[in-house]
Amino acid sequence: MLDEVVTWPKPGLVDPISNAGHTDMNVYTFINSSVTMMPYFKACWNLGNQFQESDLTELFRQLRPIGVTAEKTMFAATNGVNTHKGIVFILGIMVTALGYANQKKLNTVFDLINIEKQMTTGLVKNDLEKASTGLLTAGQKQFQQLGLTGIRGETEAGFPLVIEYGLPIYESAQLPQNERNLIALLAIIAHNYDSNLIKRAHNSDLVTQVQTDAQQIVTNYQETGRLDKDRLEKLCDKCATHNLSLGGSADLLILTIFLEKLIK
Ligand SMILES: CC(C)(COP(=O)(O)OP(=O)(O)OC[C@H]1O[C@@H](n2cnc3c(N)ncnc32)[C@H](O[C@H]2O[C@H](COP(=O)(O)OP(=O)(O)OP(=O)(O)O)[C@@H](O)[C@H]2O)[C@@H]1O)[C@@H](O)C(=O)NCCC(=O)NCCS
Ligand SMILES: Nc1ncnc2[nH]cnc12
Repeated sequence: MLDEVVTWPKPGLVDPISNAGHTDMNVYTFINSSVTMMPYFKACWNLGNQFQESDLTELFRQLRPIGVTAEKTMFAATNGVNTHKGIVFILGIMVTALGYANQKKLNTVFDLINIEKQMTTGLVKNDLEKASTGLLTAGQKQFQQLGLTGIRGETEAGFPLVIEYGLPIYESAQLPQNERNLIALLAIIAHNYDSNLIKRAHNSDLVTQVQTDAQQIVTNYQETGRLDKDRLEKLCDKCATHNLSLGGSADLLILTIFLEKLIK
């Protein structure tokens, strides 16, 4: 989480130099939020490591109240600002899966994703199809209006954006660490229907533009081995001009970094 927030310059995301149009958070908000999470991750790992039943959806059911408490702790650390709601969810699941994998002596990314998929089977159906009216979140509204499944769909499908785009380019990139993080982030942005982006863009043209701009930088990197900083600055400017946020993609970069640290 700290690796992600210090990466610079990120489009639509807080870094140490710029708040990228976010008026309620800066790099310190993210540091405060990140450092509250260790007890939560320990609890997740213990839950997975001690779980004895065979139905892994039950493991996810037991995790959820622990995640709700961690979300409250995050909001208390940031004076009510949403820094890491997505990653509390994603890493909570993955660290629980890691505890379970440890117990079963399983140790590949494939195993971990397999466990995580079993834990979250039915998530879209249970969480999104059942959400009715009333006060809906951005993810719930986008499911009802556009059929997008957001963070829940990505999780239930085994994080294809990370496995197919983020992690391969991150693992192979021969770049300094900061640029390596950036190229993985851009590879994710190029394909992600990030509910934060969609919420703030208000029109699908802008969403497509951001994805296309990110893909052009990735393609250029694949052809030249270099990260085109001018194009990246232009994408950062575009996101700032339109007040766009790419919080979901940031979370998937965090998962990419997490998985790579496990492989190493
Ligand atoms: C399943 C939950 C995550 C709840 O989801 P919910 O329905 O409450 O919210 P969503 O709108 O669906 O989005 C949740 C966050 O997920 C991240 N995200 C979005 N799209 C994707 C995607 N395609 N892939 C992966 N991740 C995605 C994103 O989180 C990040 O962005 C946040 C910062 O964004 P920002 O724009 O600055 O701030 P906002 O708060 O949106 O406000 P404005 O400034 O625009 O006004 C930050 O959180 C990042 O982490 C989405 O925000 C889960 O929370 C849940 O199930 N909750 C219930 C309780 C529970 O069970 N908890 C945990 C159990 S382990
Ligand atoms: N650096 C960042 N800026 C804004 N939202 C985020 N969510 C996760 N990381 C973020």
